[in-house]
Amino acid sequence: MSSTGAELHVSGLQGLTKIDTTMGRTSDVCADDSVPTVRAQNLDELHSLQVKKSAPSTPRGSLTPKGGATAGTPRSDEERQRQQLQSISTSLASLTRESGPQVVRGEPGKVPIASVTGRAAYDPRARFQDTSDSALKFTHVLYNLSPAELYEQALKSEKGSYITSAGALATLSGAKTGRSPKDKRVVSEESSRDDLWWGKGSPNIEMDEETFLVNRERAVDYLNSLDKVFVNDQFLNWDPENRIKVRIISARAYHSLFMHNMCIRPTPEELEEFGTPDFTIYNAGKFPCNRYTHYMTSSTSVDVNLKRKEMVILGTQYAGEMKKGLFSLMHYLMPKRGILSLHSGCNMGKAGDVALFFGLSGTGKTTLSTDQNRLLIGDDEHCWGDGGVSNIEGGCYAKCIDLSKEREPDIWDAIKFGTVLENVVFDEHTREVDYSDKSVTENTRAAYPIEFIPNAKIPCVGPHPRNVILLACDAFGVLPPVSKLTLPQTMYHFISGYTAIVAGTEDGVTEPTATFSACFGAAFIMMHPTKYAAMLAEKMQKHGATAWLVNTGWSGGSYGVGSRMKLAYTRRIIDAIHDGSLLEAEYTETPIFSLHVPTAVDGVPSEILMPENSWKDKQAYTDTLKKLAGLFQKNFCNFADYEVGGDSNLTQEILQAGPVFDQAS
Ligand SMILES: Nc1ncnc2c1ncn2[C@@H]1O[C@H](COP(=O)(O)OP(=O)(O)OP(=O)(O)O)[C@@H](O)[C@H]1O
Ligand SMILES: O=C([O-])CC(=O)C(=O)O
Ligand SMILES: [Ca+2]
Ligand SMILES: [Mn+2]
Repeated sequence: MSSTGAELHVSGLQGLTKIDTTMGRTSDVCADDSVPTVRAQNLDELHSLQVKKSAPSTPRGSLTPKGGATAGTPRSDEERQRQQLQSISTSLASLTRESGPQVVRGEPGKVPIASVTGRAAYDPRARFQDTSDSALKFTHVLYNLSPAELYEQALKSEKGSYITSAGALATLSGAKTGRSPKDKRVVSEESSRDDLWWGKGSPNIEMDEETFLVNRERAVDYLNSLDKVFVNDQFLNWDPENRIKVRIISARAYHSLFMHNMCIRPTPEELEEFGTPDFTIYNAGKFPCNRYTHYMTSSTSVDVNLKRKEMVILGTQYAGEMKKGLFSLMHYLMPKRGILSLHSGCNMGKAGDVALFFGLSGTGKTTLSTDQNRLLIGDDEHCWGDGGVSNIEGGCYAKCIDLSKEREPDIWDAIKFGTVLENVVFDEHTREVDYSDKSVTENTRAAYPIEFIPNAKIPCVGPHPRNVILLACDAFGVLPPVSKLTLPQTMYHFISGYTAIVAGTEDGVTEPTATFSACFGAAFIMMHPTKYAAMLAEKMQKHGATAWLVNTGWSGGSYGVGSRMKLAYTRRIIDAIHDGSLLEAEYTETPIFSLHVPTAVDGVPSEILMPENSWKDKQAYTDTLKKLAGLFQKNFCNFADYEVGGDSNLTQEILQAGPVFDQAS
C-alpha cells in the first residue's frame, strides 16, 4: 500500500522532493494493519456493492418440465419472467376493463426487476374499453419475498410492526382480531350449488355471482391503486397427487409473511414452473365492502366463488381468514376426490403410529399434537386418503395466551426470526413479550413454518391413523378426562362437535356456554356434516382406528368451582393412548352419556377419572350432567333426519349413541 502511494506521489507531482513515508522502518517489518479501502466512489455505489443478485435456481436448459403447455420448449429467463408477470396481470385484471394492469416487479422508485404491460386482451367478455387513469398506472408487485424482505417492508410501512426480543415480527391485525363467520358468503352457482350445504346450521351464506363480481372489482381496484402489492404463489397439501396451487394477493407484508409461513413453500424450481394458480385470494382487507352492495350486512365481507376459483376479502385484516378460506376450499375439493378433509392436528410416534386430534378452537389440537416425544405432521388441517394422511399446510398457528416455556417448550422456541406474532403486548424497551397480556385480544397467535418445530415430520405425510382423539374443553366439568368411544359414539360426537367456553368474565358471567360445531369445524365445511362423518366412519373401520373423547376443560366442578385440567395430566392421558396401554385398561361406564372410562391411567390421580368422584356437590354434578345432555340432544335434532351415507341403520345407531336420560328424574 504505502509503496504504491509513494509511486503515485512521485508520478503525480514531479519535481518535488520525495517524502520518506517509511520513517526509517525497513520494508520487511510491516506495521501497516489497515484493510484495503472500499471499492466505491460514492454512497450509491457502496450500497450497490452490499447486495448481490440471487443465483439462478436452475442451470438454464437443464429443466425438463413434466406436462403443461411448455413441455419440451425450454424458456429463456426473460420469457419465464414475462409469463409470470402476465399471469399476475391477468389475476389483477378488472373484469370491466379490457386488460390487466401494467405490472412491474419490484418496489416503486427502484430499478424494476421486470415488467409487463397488461395490454394483451385476456378476457374476450370484457364489457368496456378503458381509457381511465387507472389503466395508465403501474402495479408494483413484490413477489414471493423472503421473510427478511417482508420484515423490512413491514417495519418500513406498517404501523404496529416491531421485532420482539426473540426475533419474531410483532404485528397488529387491526380492528378484527378473529374471524368473521357471519360475514362469510359462498356464491351459489350451478357447478357447486347441489353439492353444498345450505340453510340452517350451515356456514355457507348465499351470494349471487353478480354481487361477487362487484366485490371482486372493489378489491382489485383497491389493490391496483396501491403503491405496491404482495403476491405469494404457494401450495396446499403435502400429498403430491393432490397438491393445490394458490396465489395470494395482498396489501400488507404481514399477510404475505403469514401465508409464507402457513402454506407450503415452493422451491425456486417449483416456483419457476408454477404457471396458473388453481385458486386466488384477493385480500383487500384494509378496505371495507360497500354496504349498499346486496347481501352486505357489515363492512366486512369474505366471499368464496368455487366456479371462478377465487376468494375476496374486504373489511378485515385478520390473516386467519385466508388460512381458513383455503381450508373451506379443501373441504370442497378433497371429498369430491374421495379424500376426507379434517379440522385436526396430527402426529406420529417413532413406530409409525399416527394420531388425529379433533377439536374446536382452543381445545388443544396445536398444544397436544406438538409433543416432544413424537413427530409433528401438522397442527390444524389434514387430509385422509387411500394412502394415509397428509397435512394441508406448511405451518402452524398456535394460540399464545399464557404461553410458557415450561408447559409448551417447542411452541415457545418456534417463536423466533421469521415467526409472525399477532396482537401480542411487549415491553417498550426490551421488546420482551408478555404472553399473559390480553390488552389487544385474548386470541393472540403465532404463525411459524412447521420446520420451526424440531421434530416435524417432513414431508408432512403419514400412514393411516391408529387413534382418533376428540378434544372437548368442557367448562361444565362433567365429561371424564378420557373415555373410549364406540364407532357410533364417535360419529355422534364428531357430528355434534362439542366444546364449552366461558363467556366474557368482565361482566360477571361465569356460566359456561356450550358450543356445537359439526365435524369440529362447522365454520369451514362446505357440504353436509354427515358426508364427512360417513367418510370418517368408513376410514376408521377400514383401518381399525380407535376413537377417544378427551376433556381438556374443567375438573372437580364447573368453571368457577373446579379448575382446568392440568396440561400435565392431559399429556399423560394422551401418552397412554399413543403407547397402547389405555386400550388394555379396565373400564367402567358413566351414566347418561354411557362413556367407557378407564379406572387408572399412569401418572393421573384416579379420583379425577370419574367426574362425579371429583365433584363435592353430587346433586350439582347430576344436574349439570343432565343440563349438558339436554343441550346435546337439542343440538342433535338438527341432524336426526339425515341418513349417514344413505345407511339408515347407521343413523339409528348414531342416534342411540347419544346421551339417554329421563328428564323428570
Ligand atoms: N389440559 C389442557 N389440555 C390442552 N390445552 C390446555 C390444557 N390446559 C390449558 N390448555 C391451553 O389451552 C390452549 C389450547 O389451544 P390450542 O392452540 O391447542 O387450540 P387449538 O385446538 O389448536 O385451536 P385452533 O383451531 O383455534 O388453533 C392452549 O393455550 C393451552 O396452553
Ligand atoms: O381460524 C382461526 O382464526 C383459528 C383457528 O385455527 C380456528 O378457529 O380453528
Ligand atoms: Ca391450532
Ligand atoms: Mn383451527
